[in-house]
Amino acid sequence: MRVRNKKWSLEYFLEVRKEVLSTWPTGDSPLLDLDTAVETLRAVPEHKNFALKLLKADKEKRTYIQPRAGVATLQGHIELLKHLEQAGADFLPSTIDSYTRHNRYLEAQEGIEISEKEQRSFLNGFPAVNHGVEGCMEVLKAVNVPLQARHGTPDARLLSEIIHAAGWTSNEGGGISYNIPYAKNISLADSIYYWQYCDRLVGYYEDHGIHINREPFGPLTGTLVPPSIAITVGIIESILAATQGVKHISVGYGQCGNVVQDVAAIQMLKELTEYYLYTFGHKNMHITTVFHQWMGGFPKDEAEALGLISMASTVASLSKATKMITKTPVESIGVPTKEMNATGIKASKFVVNLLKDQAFPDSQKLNLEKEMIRKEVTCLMDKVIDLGLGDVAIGAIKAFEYGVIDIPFAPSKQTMGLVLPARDNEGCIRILEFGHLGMSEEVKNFHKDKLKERALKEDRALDFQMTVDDVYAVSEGSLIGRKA
Ligand SMILES: CCC[C@H]1O[C@@H](n2cnc3c(N)ncnc32)[C@H](O)[C@@H]1O
Repeated sequence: MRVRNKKWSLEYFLEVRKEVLSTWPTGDSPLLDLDTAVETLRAVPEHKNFALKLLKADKEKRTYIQPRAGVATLQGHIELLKHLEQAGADFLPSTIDSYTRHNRYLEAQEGIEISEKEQRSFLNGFPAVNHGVEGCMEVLKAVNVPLQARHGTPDARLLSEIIHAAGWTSNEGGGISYNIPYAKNISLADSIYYWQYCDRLVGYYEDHGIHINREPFGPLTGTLVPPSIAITVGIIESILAATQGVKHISVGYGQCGNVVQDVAAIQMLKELTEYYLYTFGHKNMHITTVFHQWMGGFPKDEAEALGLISMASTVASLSKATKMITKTPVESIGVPTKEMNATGIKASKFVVNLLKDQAFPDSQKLNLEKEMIRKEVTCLMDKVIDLGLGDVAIGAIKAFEYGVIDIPFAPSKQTMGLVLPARDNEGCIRILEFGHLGMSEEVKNFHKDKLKERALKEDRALDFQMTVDDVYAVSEGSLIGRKA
């Protein structure tokens, strides 16, 4: 598949759409007629439009709260979301199940049936394609806040059609961020192509005056991902989305743990995304940020997990992230009950409310981390632009092929997996092994020096054991996996 970072013509989009809607019976609904879908979306009240509520949050300089949540049956899912709204969620998800994420709608259907029969969820999320536009409309009608589809779907074309036609005004994902961390061996050319379709659909709605939010999945593998790599992927996906007509983008970031580095990352995420969008000719874009509470291993103990959730809420709020994705006290166990999910929301909201009038102060350390992120992102983006001769779709595909961009701990064969992160003496994520990562010698030396400081202090070798120790550290109650 040859992809380019070029806006799809409406004719081409409508041609492909016929095939997309034919892939499952629920794609045949009259509610998917585009004029009808535009009217459905136009009828969504402002307080239930994701993009507009994010603008409000941005203006108030407050961090709004959103959980993850999804179960198999329509009634169960509605009951769940109403409970979480009651608990204080400012935005609601529907976390989509794994079968749907891999377009295995037959198994999803079986999952719904057994869940109905046994009265408990046999799926790890909400199978929106099987429930169809009508079912997704019922979910939106049952709640009073905006709804977003959260998933991990390389080919989300039919899923995106159905949730938007139902009035859901946000969709998470992207051609890189919903491929590399989620699939074994799907080509980036394919997944970028699929997500160009999803973004072109949003572009169609924007052309008809409907504002829809798109959110690249910031955390990626959620395991010690160096901030500059995560930010670069978010920028690439934002450019690809904007080319297709997307105007409202929330770029995401997974908490790494050192407070200064995390605040620096959130601030640079917005600044650099806006900068690169502007240089690629996309003016009047609405860019907001999303802070994901710790995405790595969680402590088993519920009180300790709540401590981690509260610490993450502190950092998110002080960083002035527009939105924060919450975790629950049973993160280490699995899909939470509605009660446990509500606990995570309440603890998070309580902290954010206490801190809403404060911001993290400027400092030399903060500025150093911001400048390092700027330098690193500039290195990577320069390589992507060069490799693609200005086309970031082509450039991204080549960058991954050559390992110039590389995401640690990914299941996908489409990334080299040579990059190894480890924490420095203050817990900042640094790069131990660069592989073919497109960084300058200056950047490489900075990371090496920082890691040497820690190795010296712990009298240990600069090796893979550092990485392993850091992967487990947080779940065992410390940020840095210090040598015993
Ligand atoms: C980014 C995906 C990983 C995170 O997504 C949570 N997650 C997955 N599926 C559900 C679900 N059905 N309900 C509530 N949370 C869910 C996991 O716990 C983890 O934190």
